[in-house]
This record gives sequence, structure tokens and C-alpha cells, in this order.
Amino acid sequence: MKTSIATVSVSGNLREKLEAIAAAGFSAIEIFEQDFIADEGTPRDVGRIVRDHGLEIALFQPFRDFEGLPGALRTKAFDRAERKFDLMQELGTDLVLFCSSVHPQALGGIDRAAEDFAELGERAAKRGIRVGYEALAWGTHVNDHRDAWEIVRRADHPNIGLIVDSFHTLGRKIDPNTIRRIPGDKIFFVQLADAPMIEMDLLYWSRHFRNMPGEGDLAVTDFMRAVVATGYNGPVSLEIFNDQFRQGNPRTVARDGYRSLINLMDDVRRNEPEVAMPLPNLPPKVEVTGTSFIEFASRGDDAEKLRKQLEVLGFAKTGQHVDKKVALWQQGDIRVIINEQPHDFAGSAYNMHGTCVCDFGLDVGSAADTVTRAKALGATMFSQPLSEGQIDIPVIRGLGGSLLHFLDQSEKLAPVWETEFAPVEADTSGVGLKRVDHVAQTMTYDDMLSWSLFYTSLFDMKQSPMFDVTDPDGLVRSRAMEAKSGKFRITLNGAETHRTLAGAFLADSFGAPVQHIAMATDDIFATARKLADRGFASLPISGNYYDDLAARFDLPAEQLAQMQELNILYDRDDQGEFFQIYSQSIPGGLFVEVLERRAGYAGYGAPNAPMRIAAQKRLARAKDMPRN
Ligand SMILES: O=C(O)c1ccc(O)c(O)c1
Ligand SMILES: [Mg+2]
Repeated sequence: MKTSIATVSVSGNLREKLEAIAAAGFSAIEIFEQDFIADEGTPRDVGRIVRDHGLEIALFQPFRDFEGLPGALRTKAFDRAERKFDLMQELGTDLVLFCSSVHPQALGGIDRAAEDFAELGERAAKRGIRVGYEALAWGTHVNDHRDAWEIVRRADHPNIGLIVDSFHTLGRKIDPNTIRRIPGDKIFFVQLADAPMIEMDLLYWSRHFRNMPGEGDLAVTDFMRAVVATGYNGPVSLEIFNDQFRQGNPRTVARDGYRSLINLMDDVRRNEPEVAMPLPNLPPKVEVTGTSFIEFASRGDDAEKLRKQLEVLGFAKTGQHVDKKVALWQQGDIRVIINEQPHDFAGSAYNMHGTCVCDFGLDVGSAADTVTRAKALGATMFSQPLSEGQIDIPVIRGLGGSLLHFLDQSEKLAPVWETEFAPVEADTSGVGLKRVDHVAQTMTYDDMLSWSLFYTSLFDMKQSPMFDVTDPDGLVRSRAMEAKSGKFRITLNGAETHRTLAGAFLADSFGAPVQHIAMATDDIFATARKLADRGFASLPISGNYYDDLAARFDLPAEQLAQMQELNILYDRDDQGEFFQIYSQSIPGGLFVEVLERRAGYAGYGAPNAPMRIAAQKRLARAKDMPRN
């Protein structure tokens, strides 16, 4: 399968775009005329430069306002087309996109347009050029691929075909299965884009908000399934107009594009098993069945403080690495590692971010398959020399350069804890923390789509819609992601300004990936009491909050009083109830949440987030105040 991307999709000048597109693994481009015009090279130079990057020009675009014009305007449109055919021959491409007309003088009429294309087909054939016709969702007379197809059908010329674009079809809510009626050899090219579901003017939505397949809300997989069912086997190309991507890092955007395309085609292959497709056989999306460990990089006094915090939280040191300054702490099914090695990966993570979560371990069915899928999706691999007796755990790079390890029950990986850690006698009764519920990752807002895609393309996860969390000093975008098993959850938080708590964390830690860790108990009140006995400093919550709870919910007065005493926050959904307590900050500016989900509550206490953030900021300000 030829993978392609339109040059408009990434930022930079044409040469920077080509670098990024080639590096991401694409085999072809759609060259946007503007990108070409802005370049200093002659058409021949540009064609050569593209090919020197190992790329093919699969399409030249767009040619606007061609069909249905009267008299002199019509003649002029044909002249213009001839000029562009000259240019295409110099560039070295044989396919051009004509988009449906928005010209104020265009007359409309299916047969008129078909005649224009039949004549154009004759002219194109003389040059060995093919013309694809695309219905823009806002075209004056033609704005539906079914009408564009009717024009192509009536033009009845081998050099005239159809171009379908998922945005124009799905954005107009046209059933993509209508594409199944079109012969595959009359579809000359396929453009893909997703978009978030927002009610707005189609043209504006298309030009500013498209995103990569899987990043938005459109049924791009259904669209592509319909396309492959026709027998189409030409290039599959991303055409993404997006303001954020235009100012983003071209390499990241191109990499995400490639990832989204591989992921999409893999989905299509699995959903249309009867259709033969020249695609590599990837392992399926990975089911994460739990968080195996969370590893902190720390050192010296910071590490001492972290150990104290873990003790207060009811953790006990249960293992010491046989060869390294690495300790294992446990409670329930939770494993926390404190890594004080000065030189290897944790050492450099500490030097960069201070105390931080540098690694995560995830339980999966097959660690080897997980890495195979990750590689095919263009994930960044990682390796460092192993020490004597150390087990080589499959690993890739995750958010902020942190590491994601994969563990399974294979003979090689299952014995990792007993092999690498010498047991330490300890009282492991704890305070009732049972498992990691979720980890909250913080990033810049611009990186959120990228990391959502990272998780949803590799793992079998569903994601909630984005929502805004109100910080007193700005908005933080947030989105929860959950493994289908329900046993692995993360929240992604995108900060737009350094003044928000999430933004300040990101700035102060130079991009540390984890801002908070939430651990679950089966009895929040018992756990909260035990924590208080151990000297746990919970985040103080305002009395106003509890007055408001009393007004919103019918909670027993006694329970409400206990919640207020213990700083327990509350929420409810149509399934069940939710209780949460936050810690004050721990080394590295992180914090811990202790929670209880009752009867299948599925959320994260989102309504409490603004109060929690305000409380954290109030506390930080109080701590900064001179004490005289
Ligand atoms: O926004 C546009 O004008 C435009 C141009 C060419 C395309 O292929 C397209 O989908 C949109
Ligand atoms: Mg298009």
C-alpha cells in the first residue's frame, strides 16, 4: 500500500516538509501548488528533490473552478488547465485534483460538467495525465461524492476519475457506504482526514480543524472500508488542514500521520477480512491488564523524602535490587520503584526533571507483540546496557521521553521480580491501597492529540471526549483513556499556559510526564483514617465545598461530616458513587490521589477538579509566605 500525505499537512518550507515526510516513512506526497510556488526551485528541481527523498508525487493539487463555466470563462479555464499540465509534466506527476467549483458564474448542470470533463480528458490523455474530480463539501453545485461520481460516469473517459475525501463525505453526514457502488478503477485517489465533531461552517471546519484519522470523531474507518471494498488499491493519502499542525513540529506531525494511517489500515483490514490488501500483518491492539510498576528517578534528600511519603501512604520496602541502587516498595498490587542510579536512564531523567516518574511497567498478554506493533506504528525504541543477570524487558519511549516497559507471563519475563530483587522483610499490612487506578500525565495542549493517538493506536483503549478543567488561572484540557478491560486508565492533561497548576508543573519539571498517581482502596473511610494516623497530610478542602455537596446530593449528615473531616471529595454518576482524597505535594511537585469507586462509577471526579486545583494553589501560596 502506498502511503501518502499532502504537503499542506505539515509545517515548514517545502524542503523541511519533505524531510519530515520522508523520515516518517511515507512513500508519496500530494504536492500543494502553493508549497511548490513558494519554493525557489524550478519545477524540474522540485520534482528531483522530492524523488531524492525517496518520495513520489502521487498528486498535484488543487485545480479550482473548472467545470460549468460559460463562454470566455470556459475557454480560459481550459487554458489554465493546459498550463498546469505543462507544470505537472516538469514536476513528474500524472495525476491532478480538480475540486468542485465555487465560481460565482458556474452554471451547474450535471451534463454540462460531464462534457467539460470529457473534453478535458481528451486533452489530458494527449499528455498521459489523469484528472480526479473531488466534491468539496461547500461546492456551489457539486458538494456530494455521489454527484461528482455521476459527472465522472457521464464524462466516460479513461483519463477522468473520482477523488474521494473522507472529510467532505463524512463532514456532510453522507453515508460512506454509498462509495461501495463506485467501481474501484474509477476512484483515482483517496484522501483521508478526521475532525472533531463541532457544529460550524463546513469550509471553516475543514480548513482549520481537520486532524489525523483516529484523532477526531468521524467514521474514517467505515469510509476507508467502503473504499477498499470497491477494489481500489491506489495510494492512501492524508490531507490535513489544521492550525495547530501548521505551527507544530513537522517531524512529530508527519510521524503521527504515518502512525494514524498504519493504525487505520490495520483496522480496515481486520474489519474487511474478505478484501485482499497489501498490508503487513500487525499484532492486534494490545489489551493492557494492569500497571505492573511505577518507577521514580530520585536521589539524596529527595529520595529520602519520597521514602517517607511512601511509608506514610502505607507502602513497605519489600525488595532491594541485586545490583543497583534501586528499591522495590509494595502495597496491595501496587509496585513502586525508587531508582537512585546516578548514570543510567533514571540518572539522566533525575538530572533533567528532578524527582519524577521516569518509567512505567504495563502488564500485557505478549510483551514481544506489543513492541512489534509499537515499532510498526513508528514508536521510538530504547535500549541501555544490561547489568549482570538483569532481564531484558521490552521497552519503548513514552511521553516526555519516559519509558514504557511491557511485562507478560512468559518464561523470560514472569520471574523478573524474584530474579532482580532480593526480598526485604517488611510489614505489608498497609492502609488498604489495592491497585493503581490511573496515572495523570501532563503535556502541552499541542501535544495532546499526539499522545492520545499514541495510546489508542497501540493499546485497545477507549477515550472520553476532551473537556475543560477550570484552573483559577486558565483552562486545562483533559481527556481520560481507559483500557477495554477497565484495568488500565490514564488521564491526559494539556496545559496552555504556565500559570495553571498543570502548566507550572510542566515548566518547573522541564516536561516530567506524570503529575499525579491515583490509587484505589475498597474502603475510603478506613483508608483515610489509617492515613491520618500515619501523619498523611491531605489537601484541605473548603467548607463551601461541603455545603454545596449537601445541597446537590442527599448524603447522610454523619457521612458528610466525616468526609469534611477527612477532606474527602465526592461525585456520582448513573452507575455509582466516587470518593477521592488528594495528598499535598510530594517531591518533584507530584501528588497522590486515593480513591474509591463504588458500583461501577466510571469517571474521575471531574466536577471536583476546579476546587481541588484552587485548594492546591492556595496551599502552595501559604507555604511560600514568609513566616514572620
Ligand atoms: O479547502 C480546500 O479548498 C480544499 C482543496 C483541496 C482539497 O482536496 C480539499 O479537500 C479542500
Ligand atoms: Mg480533499
